[in-house]
Amino acid sequence: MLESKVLVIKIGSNVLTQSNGLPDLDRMQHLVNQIQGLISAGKKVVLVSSGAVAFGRQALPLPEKLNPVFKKQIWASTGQIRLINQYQQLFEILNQPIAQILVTKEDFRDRKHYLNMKNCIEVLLQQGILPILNENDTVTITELMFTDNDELASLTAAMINADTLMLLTNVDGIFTGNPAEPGSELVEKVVFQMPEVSNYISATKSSFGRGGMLTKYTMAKKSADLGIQVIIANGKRDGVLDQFTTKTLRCTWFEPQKVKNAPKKWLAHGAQYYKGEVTISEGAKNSLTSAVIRSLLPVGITKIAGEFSKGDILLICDELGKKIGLGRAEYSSKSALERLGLKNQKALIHYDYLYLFDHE
Ligand SMILES: Nc1ncnc2c1ncn2[C@@H]1O[C@H](COP(=O)(O)OP(=O)(O)O)[C@@H](O)[C@H]1O
Ligand SMILES: N[C@@H](CCC(=O)OP(=O)(O)O)C(=O)O
Repeated sequence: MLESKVLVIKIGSNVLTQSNGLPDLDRMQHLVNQIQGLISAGKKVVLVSSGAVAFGRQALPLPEKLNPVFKKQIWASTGQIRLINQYQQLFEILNQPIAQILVTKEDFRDRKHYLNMKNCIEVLLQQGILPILNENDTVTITELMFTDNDELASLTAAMINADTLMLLTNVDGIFTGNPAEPGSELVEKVVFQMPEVSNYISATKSSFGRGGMLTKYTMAKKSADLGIQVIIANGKRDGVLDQFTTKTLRCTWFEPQKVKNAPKKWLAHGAQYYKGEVTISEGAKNSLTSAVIRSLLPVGITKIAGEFSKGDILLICDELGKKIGLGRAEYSSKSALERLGLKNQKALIHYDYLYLFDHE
């Protein structure tokens, strides 16, 4: 494990709930004390906490036959108040101010929202305030949803340039089989190019979780590829964060790769967030993928689809439809269409804002 200065800690619903579904306030207090310990030691911490639906469900029984989407909206909107109030009470005793930030996937797609959110979190951290994030569950239904808060935590870690992402769940990490079965062993370290790990993971989820271990793995892998060390650990374990500090924690650790620059980190997560699609010629493709760093010029673009504005994410494809990478638009789709195929025009995507997928 590496030293950490800026951490995103994600706490799963099941960590904050007992097996009977009631909020586990002792566990919450224990984690709050340890988070405070990290902050006192000079670390910057952003907390991503699930639990709104679990806290709401317990406090407010609803008719069995009520539409599940409505149920989720009611439990999330009522439970979030309970969840954040509980954090407020626990942190207040320690003199630690907190802030609540509720976000949607849309906020990561739109460059302006993204920067507003990033600036807000940074200024909160500068002022010694702990940001507590959760998904704004009342407005995010079906395709607007994050897969789960592991995705939100991973996006947040990339956004704020965190060096560490810690995903706290109800098992010690990724096991070689069902963690409940004897014979399953903990995978202590995941290094680059270790595809077999995903094969161990079954679709089982904890009773109150949403995404399961597979999203945790996918998000952890993505973050590690961006240069962030990732730890999947057991939030139910006493002293979990203290053991992280003393490097004695039993967990799955993802080795970070070489650090990428901030705009590229934003783009690397953009696969689902692009607003337009550009098709490029074979020549442009060879130029972009060569060892020399190049921007994407209109002369190499053969087709533009979708409506986008300056700052939006674009998907780049070759003429066979193969996805090559992502980039940030320097101007709108209207201007881009006017310059399509023309020489001596300003680049549509500057190389600082170009992220190419790894192709074998
Ligand atoms: N190979 C595996 N190793 C560890 N956990 C696994 C594995 N396969 C499935 N799981 C399940 O994933 C669960 C954690 O995911 P999830 O329920 O989404 O947690 P959270 O609510 O913390 O996000 C574990 O409780 C475990 O049952
Ligand atoms: N936003 C939801 C959490 C959804 C979610 O991702 O849960 P989990 O898989 O337990 O991290 C809530 O607060 O209930």
